[in-house]
Amino acid sequence: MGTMGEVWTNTGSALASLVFIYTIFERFFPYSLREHFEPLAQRLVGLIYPYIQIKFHEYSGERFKRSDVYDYDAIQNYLSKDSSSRAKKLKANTVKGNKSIVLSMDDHEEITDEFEGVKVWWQSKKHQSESRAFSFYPKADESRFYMLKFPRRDRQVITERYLDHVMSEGKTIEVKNRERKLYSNNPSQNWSGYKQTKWSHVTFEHPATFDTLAMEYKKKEEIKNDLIKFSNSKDYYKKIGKAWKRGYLLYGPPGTGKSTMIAAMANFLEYDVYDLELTTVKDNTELRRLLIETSGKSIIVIEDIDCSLDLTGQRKQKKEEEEEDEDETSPIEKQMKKDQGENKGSKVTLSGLLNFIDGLWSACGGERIIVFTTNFIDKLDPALIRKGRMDKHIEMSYCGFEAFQVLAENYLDAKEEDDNELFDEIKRLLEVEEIKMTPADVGENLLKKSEVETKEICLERLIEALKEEKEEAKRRIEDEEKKKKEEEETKRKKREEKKIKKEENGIAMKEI
Ligand SMILES: Nc1ncnc2c1ncn2[C@@H]1O[C@H](COP(=O)(O)OP(=O)(O)OP(=O)(O)O)[C@@H](O)[C@H]1O
Ligand SMILES: [Mg+2]
Repeated sequence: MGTMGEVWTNTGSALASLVFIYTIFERFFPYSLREHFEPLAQRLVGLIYPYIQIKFHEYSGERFKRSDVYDYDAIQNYLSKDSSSRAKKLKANTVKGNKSIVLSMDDHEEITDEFEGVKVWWQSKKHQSESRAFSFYPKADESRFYMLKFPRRDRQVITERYLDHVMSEGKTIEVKNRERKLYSNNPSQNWSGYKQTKWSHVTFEHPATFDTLAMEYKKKEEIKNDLIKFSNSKDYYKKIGKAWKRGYLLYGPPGTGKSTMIAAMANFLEYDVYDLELTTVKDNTELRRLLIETSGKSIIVIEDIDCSLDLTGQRKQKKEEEEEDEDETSPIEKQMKKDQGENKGSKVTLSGLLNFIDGLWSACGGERIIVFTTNFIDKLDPALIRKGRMDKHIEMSYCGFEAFQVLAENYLDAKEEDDNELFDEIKRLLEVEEIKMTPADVGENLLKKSEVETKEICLERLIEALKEEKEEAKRRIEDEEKKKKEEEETKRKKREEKKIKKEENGIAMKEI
């Protein structure tokens, strides 16, 4: 068998002959007879040249608009997968949004691929325009394209399945290579005009992973499995008629790793993160418009959902409290409360938020995860967190011994077998004494403060801090009880005063 170069040359001359024959045919054959001969001619062509060629241009009709029906970049990524081992000449290029350099085959290089037993040939080509006119656009006269050649008899396999396979594989590679982004929503006054964007973004580079996350091993594995199952279940979700979305509610005290967990999830799944600040969203319509602009393979996050909105029925309660102890609040506290109220210009309502989530569940394609975080799960409306909206509730809690072990290994390379006594003491304090310390505080104590600090010093510091925390907790409980008693006492006094006043007023009225 000749080389591929020879095959292309032969193909070229065969094509030239065909064009010649076809021109003669068009000129001299009566029109009425042509339609009878055309199928025959097609078959003849098929016999002489049993291949089909398809071109995939880098740019579609419009100048500098990338072709996106069959995405050139996706083909490039697909072919880069193993072209580096097969093509002789490679070129390095950065594809828009990719974090690493992509090696692809150089111009006029050719590689073969096989799909369902069909062999196909890909060539990277460059078309140079004849025009020598001056152009403002660098290399505007140069257009690149990929040429796919395959046997005519396998047309169906290629057009119906192979091309889809190339696109989806290419896009998967693109997602893996791309730089991930952290989006935050812009206030709506910035939505109009030049450069109108609803979301601004920076590169997402948070280093948290499930390995660095301090949590019980079993719980962590469960979450990881849940995420893996979700991201692989496109067909399953389709089969059961559910949109490919999942909601997580992370709840727990401050500093227990809720935000860190979101970063770990995003890094684990390689998703983008949309951090939605609800207080700057004016109303429900704006909320929906923001949603429409999010892309697939993303995590939409609403942090501190209980503080973002009055979704909790707290307001009424708060007002009552305010009225009761109006005199006791300091001017600063009053001002803070007032400011908070003013900043809460958002008119997003609970039902708006529910629609946002449900709309999200049904309207948009592509996998999405929505995560709410809160410090107070009890304050949230049950409708907001029911299964189906927030499918998985994850409690982020105070540091247990297993979580401590993760931190000790990450921060100090300290393991139980090496530092047995110190670990035992910490275990006793956490499990027997049940001292509550957040992973954030444990981490802070374990952090080496200078080069000379050994891991033993850090572990001992943590033991001291835990003991102090125990004392502190005791004091807090005592103070709280004292405060409670005092409050009850003042309330009782107030009630008595009111009662006396009423009685006095009653007597006065009677006298009148
Ligand atoms: N479970 C954890 N594993 C590892 N690091 C943690 C964990 N929890 C807290 N940290 C550390 O403490 C810091 C604060 O944690 P994070 O911001 O995730 O807490 P949070 O639960 O989101 O708090 P808040 O409710 O105040 O938003 C992080 O920078 C992280 O380094
Ligand atoms: Mg947080």
